[in-house]
Amino acid sequence: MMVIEADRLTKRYGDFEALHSLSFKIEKRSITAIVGPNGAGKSTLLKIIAGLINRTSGHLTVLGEDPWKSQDLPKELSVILDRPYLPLYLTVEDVIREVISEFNTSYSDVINILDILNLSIFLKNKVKELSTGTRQKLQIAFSLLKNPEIIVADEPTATLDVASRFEVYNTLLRLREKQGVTVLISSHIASELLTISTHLLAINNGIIRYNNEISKLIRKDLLEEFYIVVDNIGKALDCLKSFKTEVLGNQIKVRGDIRKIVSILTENNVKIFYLRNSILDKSILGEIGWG
Ligand SMILES: Nc1ncnc2c1ncn2[C@@H]1O[C@H](COP(=O)(O)OP(=O)(O)OP(=O)(O)O)[C@@H](O)[C@H]1O
Repeated sequence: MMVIEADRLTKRYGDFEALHSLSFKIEKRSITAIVGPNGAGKSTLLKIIAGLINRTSGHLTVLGEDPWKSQDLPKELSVILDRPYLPLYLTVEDVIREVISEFNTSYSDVINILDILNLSIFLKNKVKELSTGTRQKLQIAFSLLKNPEIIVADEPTATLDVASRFEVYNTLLRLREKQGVTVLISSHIASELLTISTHLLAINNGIIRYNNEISKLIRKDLLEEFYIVVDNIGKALDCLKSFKTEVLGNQIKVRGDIRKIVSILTENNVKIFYLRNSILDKSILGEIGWG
């Protein structure tokens, strides 16, 4: 079943055409990575899907409705933007009280989601005392409370460290598995996003360069080879004994399920400064005309 259908979707800002006649479909329960360099049109596309701005021409339906005109769609769709918008001088607990009345949810539901994202420890803190990453996770937690059918996330992990980024990815995966949520998530870093995505929609200069299942584009073994930089190489190698590892300068090359690898290192208090699969980024993005 398709939840989003776009046909010759075009967006112009004045004389500048940011999206050129895009046609695509998004399947229910898919996680679509929307990747492309800065200025490719990712935010424009996601804002149109979320009903925040209107298209110039073409057709678009989201859950069968026109997102620009629909009154009901905002209930089914959660939007996560790259920067959190939260009241700075309230405590997290106060924000939760507001959220409960807004979303008609219960305190325990909120706490459940905060627990998943390791946010419960901040209940008594004012928002202004939290790091940007923590604020962003809080915004994500709140946006999940209305049990959305679709999550539209525009670079939601841009301000987060590696461990927090993976907490967000794992939460999105869980929501998809348990509640059948459909996710569209953009990033200009492709490799880690591809490890949780079912589909890739790559755009450059407002044109779709690739739109298909990840499995049709990338060999599975390529998704299992990552380079990481950590604060303590010895401890990291110790924790990752059951994985194939190789030390290359200040990087560790590791093979395996990257989500497991990140969670083992995080549990053992190894800080990950950098994580990338540059081969994947280069070869895939080269193929789609970027990089
Ligand atoms: N409100 C606007 N008015 C005029 N031009 C705009 C506006 N918003 C975006 N653009 C232009 O449209 C193009 C696509 O921008 P968009 O923000 O959608 O790209 P993006 O892929 O999300 O990039 P980034 O990763 O930098 O956010 C860019 O050339 C941008 O300058």
